[in-house]
Amino acid sequence: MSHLATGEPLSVQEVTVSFSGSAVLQGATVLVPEGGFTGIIGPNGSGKSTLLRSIARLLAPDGGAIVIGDDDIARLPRRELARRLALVEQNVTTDIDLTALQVVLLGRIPHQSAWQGSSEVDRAIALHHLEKVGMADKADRSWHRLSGGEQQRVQLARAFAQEPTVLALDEPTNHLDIAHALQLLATVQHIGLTVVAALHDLNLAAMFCDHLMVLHEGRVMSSGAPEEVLTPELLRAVYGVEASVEPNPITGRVAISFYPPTVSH
Ligand SMILES: Nc1ncnc2c1ncn2[C@@H]1O[C@H](COP(=O)(O)OP(=O)(O)OP(=O)(O)O)[C@@H](O)[C@H]1O
Repeated sequence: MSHLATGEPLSVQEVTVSFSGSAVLQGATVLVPEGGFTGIIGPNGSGKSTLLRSIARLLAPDGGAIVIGDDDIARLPRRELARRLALVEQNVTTDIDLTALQVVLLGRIPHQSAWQGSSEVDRAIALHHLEKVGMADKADRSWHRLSGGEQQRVQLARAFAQEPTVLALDEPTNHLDIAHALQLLATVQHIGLTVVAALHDLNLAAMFCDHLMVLHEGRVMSSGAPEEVLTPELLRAVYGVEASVEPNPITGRVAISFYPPTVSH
């Protein structure tokens, strides 16, 4: 059976991205150490998906560099990049009618030669990862007939099957119930890969990430350990919300309680 590869450090250096002349990311810098789990947080439209898409080279930044290990990804052959980095995007759609297992097998393509197709080993690896996300019993179910949360878990299995060193996840828990969300984040926390994930749930980010990066209007507002970053002042400045932040006595991680906004009638 396959082993997941170990992580490689990921370095995002002064990355700038513009669309139609307006800057969406301005000099974003972050270092995710080998095996680290960094959460990217920030309001809607702050640039989280743009950063992840740049890391996966789906977008070419106007400036800056993204380095995996010692290699600038701009210079890596696409196939090699796909063996080192897997991205799980939000709301993946496909027109082709594939089963859950066939979707996971897509993750094996960077490891296959053009004429080879999927081998028995690829199938075993794909089934192993479907099992890991609790979806083995739906291996033969059509992708289109899976629920949003089931599709999200199959996409994660596809990314695991790719056996990357860096895993980039865009809102990996947005369709998941709380049990599956906790399970997914605990799995990626302990997997040994370098993980960078955009997360909206700040309490989940605080519980699982060892490092957070806060984006606000395309700039990095703050970065560091969750207890350094998630202060009432930052939450007010970035999200415009009132909250108190206390360490949870059981997890030792910071936990945020939000207060309802004042609504004028
Ligand atoms: N292809 C594009 N063309 C033009 N503008 C874009 C494009 N992609 C993103 N944007 C804009 O860039 C900004 C950042 O978008 P991005 O999707 O990175 O934000 P986000 O932080 O992931 O948001 P959300 O939390 O809502 O998912 C937004 O204002 C968005 O409208």
